[in-house]
Amino acid sequence: MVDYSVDRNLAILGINNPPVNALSFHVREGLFNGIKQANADRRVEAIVITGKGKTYCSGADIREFSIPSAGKGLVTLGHRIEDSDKPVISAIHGNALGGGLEIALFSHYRVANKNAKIGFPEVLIGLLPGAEGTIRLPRVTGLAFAMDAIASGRRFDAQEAHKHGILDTICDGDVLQEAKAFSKKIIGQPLDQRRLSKTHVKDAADVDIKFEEALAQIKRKYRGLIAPILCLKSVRNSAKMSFDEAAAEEMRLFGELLTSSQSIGLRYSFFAERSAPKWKLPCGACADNTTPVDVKTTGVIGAGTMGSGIAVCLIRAGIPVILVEKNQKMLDQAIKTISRILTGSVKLNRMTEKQREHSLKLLKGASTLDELAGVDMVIEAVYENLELKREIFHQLDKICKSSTLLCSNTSTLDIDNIASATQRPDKVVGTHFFAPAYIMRLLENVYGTKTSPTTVATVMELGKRIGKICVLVKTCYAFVANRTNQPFGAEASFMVEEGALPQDVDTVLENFGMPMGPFKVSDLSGIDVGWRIRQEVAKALGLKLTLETRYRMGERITTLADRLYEMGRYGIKTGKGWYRYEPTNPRKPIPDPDVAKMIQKHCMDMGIERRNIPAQEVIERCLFSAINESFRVLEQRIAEKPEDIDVIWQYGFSFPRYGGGPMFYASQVGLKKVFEKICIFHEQFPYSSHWVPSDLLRKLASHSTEIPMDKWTQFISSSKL
Ligand SMILES: CC/C=C/CC(=O)SCCNC(=O)CCNC(=O)[C@H](O)C(C)(C)COP(=O)(O)OP(=O)(O)OC[C@H]1O[C@@H](n2cnc3c(N)ncnc32)[C@H](O)[C@@H]1OP(=O)(O)O
Repeated sequence: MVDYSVDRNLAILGINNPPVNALSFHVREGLFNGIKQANADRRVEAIVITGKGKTYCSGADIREFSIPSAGKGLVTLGHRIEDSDKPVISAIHGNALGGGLEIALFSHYRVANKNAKIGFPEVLIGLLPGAEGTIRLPRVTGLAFAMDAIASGRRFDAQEAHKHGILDTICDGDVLQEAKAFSKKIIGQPLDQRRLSKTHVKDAADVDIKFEEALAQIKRKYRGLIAPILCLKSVRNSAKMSFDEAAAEEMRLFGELLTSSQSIGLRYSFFAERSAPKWKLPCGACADNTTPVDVKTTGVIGAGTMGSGIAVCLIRAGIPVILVEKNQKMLDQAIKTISRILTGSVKLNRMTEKQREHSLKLLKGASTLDELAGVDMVIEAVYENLELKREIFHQLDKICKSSTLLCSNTSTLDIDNIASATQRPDKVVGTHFFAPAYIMRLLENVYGTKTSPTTVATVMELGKRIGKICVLVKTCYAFVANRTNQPFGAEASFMVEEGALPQDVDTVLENFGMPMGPFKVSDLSGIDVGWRIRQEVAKALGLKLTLETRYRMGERITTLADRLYEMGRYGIKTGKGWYRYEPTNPRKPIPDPDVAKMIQKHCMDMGIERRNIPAQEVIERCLFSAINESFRVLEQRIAEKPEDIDVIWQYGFSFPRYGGGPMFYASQVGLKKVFEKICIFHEQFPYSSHWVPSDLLRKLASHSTEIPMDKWTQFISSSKL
């Protein structure tokens, strides 16, 4: 794990733990022994720590945080490095992150390649740099930089690191050669002033002012997160306490964070996000054994909000788009909107003016499908109507070259049904973007019974190219995202009918960690949108909708949203929805007594007795109903693994990352407790089929010990329990 070699008067310790050279137990052991060996080796005058392969070192092995600690700790290793009688130079290329940067700060000198990335990302997994990083960095850079870098977790480049004194020198080429040349200048120099534990924080005098400023900022930016606050406190300690006292306190704070539910959730999320692109189909095809087709040109059908947003994603990634819209006025408007979105990106420094111009050149408007004959992939984004989509796919099948992939941005409709309108069902797939498509990171790719592995590989790869987090799911009504979110929203509305007000439900869920409650989201996305979908569904089922009903086809429903629609309250766009909005601050929701009156009248008319709904009930009914549906989705293999569902909730519905997602939340509450509560709700609300307990959940909950998440799917076909 650490290669030891001697080159003339230098000992080279090469960390060799692919893919990211994480500081596992064996790496720590190897470095410790290497320093010892080099100090005992009479030929050696200086020691270089370097990384084999693509990177120096990306920090502690995160998986080891969840198992009992073994062997030498990072601090013990670090002290061995700092105490070395022979100078230690860290030669950095690729990444020096977290514990990797700490190793570099224990070293006496640091040289780096100009493309290296440096940082303390621990806060992103709910931790602080616990091997004296918060005590050493301020001694090098001063307090302001250290507070910002450690509490934000941002990665910065070698130039910035050099400017703040972290690096002694930067080179263009091979960093090991640079370290060798550098060693000639420093061999024989006294080491004490290079040992950071012997130095002081230079700008310690105004530490409290800097701390308060930084604290106010992070409380605004990272609402509800503990780690950024403890990061700041530990940096403050570096200026107020002796080195040893501050280091001891850092270790205590690190221990507190390590066992915190937020860090456990964030560490889970780190790996869940990385597992999502590793897709697998029932036929055995998977990401590792399937080659995607190269997509060079695309077409997008429909220049509404979704179509325009999808076009932005594609051209921003350098992929040409023909945007087809038969309504010329809408097409002109969409092209203006796309241009405005890209100008916004330039203003936010997310792209240069030159990149904006280049992207816009990749966009071409067209009024007929015929223009799509030669493209490699088409994404249809017309409104949600099965017959319309089938007709478009039927035409595309005749117009497009035989290799063109045909994708639908449907959020609910059966991919098999759409595919059956073509002669190429193997090349038909769902690509469900989330609004606004150019901002939301989730792409829910949906395969049908006949979708080929190559088609799947191609949409997963395309998603990655355009910067999305892709999750693959199997077709069914509403797929995973909308299907598991539906009971969450329904329960929120039922509770308003039973006694809560929209703002009560929103506040509870926001305190839980959702950035916006469901009623604020509904005002943002438009109450008319939901109304139109309900009308479409009713039309398709031949139903006559009325406001004076509580049940439809044996299912409990609520018509509160339809009443708002009838009042012309469509949400933010009309200045009124579940909340009201002042023209001076049109985004700020204000609770509206008129809505409360409407709800009370509705309840009186329907004979519903209102009651107080406790916060715990709001959380349980919203989340447990979503969890129950998620287990069904898993049981039916619509989602391949629980992590996929959680990633969908994080990136599609902004579920707090530290909460993991509904499946992780269930695992933390305990499946027995979740199941029991679901059974109680099922008894209490027999007309809501989302409370019928999932068989998979029943099996898992009846096991004598809690089954870990990675074993859940093994119980799907098991009849043992
Ligand atoms: C008391 C001591 C305290 C120490 C604190 C720490 O050091 S905490 C750890 C700090 N470091 C990090 O948080 C870095 C996390 N990793 C990353 O940000 C990225 O992985 C990367 C290093 C920037 C590389 O990104 P890239 O996109 O190139 O690759 P992946 O992210 O896909 O990762 C490749 C595989 O490596 C696994 N992995 C990455 N980092 C770690 C890690 N620190 N520990 C364990 N495993 C890690 C990652 O899961 C991928 O593996 P898969 O099998 O594909 O999932």
